[in-house]
Amino acid sequence: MKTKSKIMGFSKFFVLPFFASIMLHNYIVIHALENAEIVIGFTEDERNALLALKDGLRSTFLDDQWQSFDCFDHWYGVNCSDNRVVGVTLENLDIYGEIKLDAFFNLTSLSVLSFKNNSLSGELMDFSRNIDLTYLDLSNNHFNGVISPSLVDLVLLQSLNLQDNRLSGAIPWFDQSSLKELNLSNNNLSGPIPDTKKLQSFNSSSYDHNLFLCGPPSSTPCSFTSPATNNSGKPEKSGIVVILIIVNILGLLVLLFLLLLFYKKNKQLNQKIIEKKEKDEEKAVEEVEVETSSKMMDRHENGGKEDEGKLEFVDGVAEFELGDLMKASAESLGKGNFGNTYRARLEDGRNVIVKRLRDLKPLSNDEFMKMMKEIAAQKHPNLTPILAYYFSKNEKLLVQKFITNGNLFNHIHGGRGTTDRIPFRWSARLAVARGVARALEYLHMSPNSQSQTLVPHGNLKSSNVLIDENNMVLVSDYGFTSIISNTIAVQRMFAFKSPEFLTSKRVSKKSDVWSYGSLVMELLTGRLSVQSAPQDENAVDLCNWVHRAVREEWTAEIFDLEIMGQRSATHGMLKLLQLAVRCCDKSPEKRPEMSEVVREVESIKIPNADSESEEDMSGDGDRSLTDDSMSATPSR
Ligand SMILES: Nc1ncnc2c1ncn2[C@@H]1O[C@H](COP(=O)(O)OP(=O)(O)OP(=O)(O)O)[C@@H](O)[C@H]1O
Repeated sequence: MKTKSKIMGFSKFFVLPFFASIMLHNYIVIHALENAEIVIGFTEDERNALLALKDGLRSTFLDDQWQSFDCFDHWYGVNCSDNRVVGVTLENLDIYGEIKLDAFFNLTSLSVLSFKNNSLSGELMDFSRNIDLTYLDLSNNHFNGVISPSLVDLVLLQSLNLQDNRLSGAIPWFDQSSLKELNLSNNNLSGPIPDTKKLQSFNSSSYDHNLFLCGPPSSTPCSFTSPATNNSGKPEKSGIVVILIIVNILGLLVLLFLLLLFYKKNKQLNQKIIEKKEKDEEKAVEEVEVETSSKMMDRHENGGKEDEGKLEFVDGVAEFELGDLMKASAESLGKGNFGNTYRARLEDGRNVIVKRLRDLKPLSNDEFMKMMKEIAAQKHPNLTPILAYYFSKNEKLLVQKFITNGNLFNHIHGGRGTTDRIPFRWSARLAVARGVARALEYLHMSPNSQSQTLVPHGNLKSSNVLIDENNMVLVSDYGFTSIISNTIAVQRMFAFKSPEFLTSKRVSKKSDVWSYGSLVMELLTGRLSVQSAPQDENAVDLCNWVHRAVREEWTAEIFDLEIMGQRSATHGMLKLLQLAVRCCDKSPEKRPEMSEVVREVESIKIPNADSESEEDMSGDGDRSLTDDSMSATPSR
């Protein structure tokens, strides 16, 4: 009896709403297409629009499928009715690329549009001409920018799913009564949730995991009273009405006051524009100004309630409060595999990195704190310092030192083929190979590593190697194998792509050695690696590639042209290549230990800066390497 009532309770709260939401979802899609008595063909404008859409998407699948003149003859995912396109459903296809803002202008009968679970990027499209749209699902892609204000005017829209993207800015004033399903969670949206009947009618899960979103129905209260800039302009309209009334009542005196206020705001706006320009130049992704919830700060400062955590500082000295972080202006640096990463600028001008951790193992507060303490206790000049961490029911944060000079991925690949490219010389690459080797050696040898919970690093890749203002090389995201859920680790961490994991389902320190070999190959070849750019179609499994390259004697094609011209470095490059080949060995036992790697990489002489700048950096490359010189056998 007891068990039965438990099950009843469970189904009441979880199973029934789950099925109800699936049924609602299906109902909306079926209803949207119910009049679609399918016939062959579509207008020429629509066909051209679909072909233009296909051109922007990098998908060989669509290239094959979308060719003929008839809508139903191989146009995968396209539904037509009465010679008009009424539905485009391209889900789970791993499609990349951007969709133009006006891509759907000519599809004016479109009712259902879904691109869910792909890798599309760029800004959301303009749907102002798609007045029949009832179902829109762009979830789980990489869309950025604001939510298109054109969606507010779609009075037939019933279902809107934009979750799991990188959308920023305020939520537009949706209030159409047709809307039955809404999910905006897991984005970078900010500001108060607009006070419309419709938006307030959804529960907080529609808005979850938007760090800077506040106000009901979310659980984060807003402290600021002035409405955030929005896309529909509604607050501005009511603001104008209010201002007009005040002007009428108070006359010239108030007008002068408003002018003064306007002058001040304008000045602030100009300041913001200048700041934004500077940020764009630094290739910042976006910036969101936020203010804190004073209530949250108060609660935190007063010791907090039960479910509110405490910011734990690694060195025991609280350098700032959680409230300071919440108050800071935050710039999103990207959506990593384990959560979003922000650069937060504290009021005193200091920058710190805040990682919102997701997909963790089901750890209790104590377990998380213990794990993080162990991870953070690993200190080495080549490891990015962890400053603090935080655990609450709904939020797990990792605060790291901000490393100013970017990541290795950008140093190797950034600005290629443009005048902005800053050459990444051999000496700098060798310094990276040394720094990373030392960091891994430390992680593998430190007393903490004996517990076996913290090793391997598991996710060594070029975006996790940072370079500071003194050109010091710092490895970050160490220890994640101990806190990230196993299923997610297997899917997303690079060590789990190693040959041994594929055969024996186990990773070890030697899997890090294999990752190191691949990273060194990225340094030497300048090629995109699946390690760091897994979804890029030009990315290569460099460990496999190097074995083929050496076997098939592609002697002249291995090294990055940018360093080929540095003739005095040829010997060092070959030594490093031989080391990388050994690290990439399919059999873990044949790979060297990291301490051996450190010894070998340190024996390679770093050229001095003067001789390096004298050498030919023109990029012609020295193609005089002989086949013998490329032998993978170590030359010691
Ligand atoms: N401490 C830091 N200082 C400066 N930049 C950082 C720091 N930590 C991360 N970054 C940068 O922020 C961006 C996002 O990092 P994040 O770790 O979330 O994702 P990732 O490295 O791309 O992937 P993954 O989640 O698999 O590690 C990357 O460009 C990374 O180089």
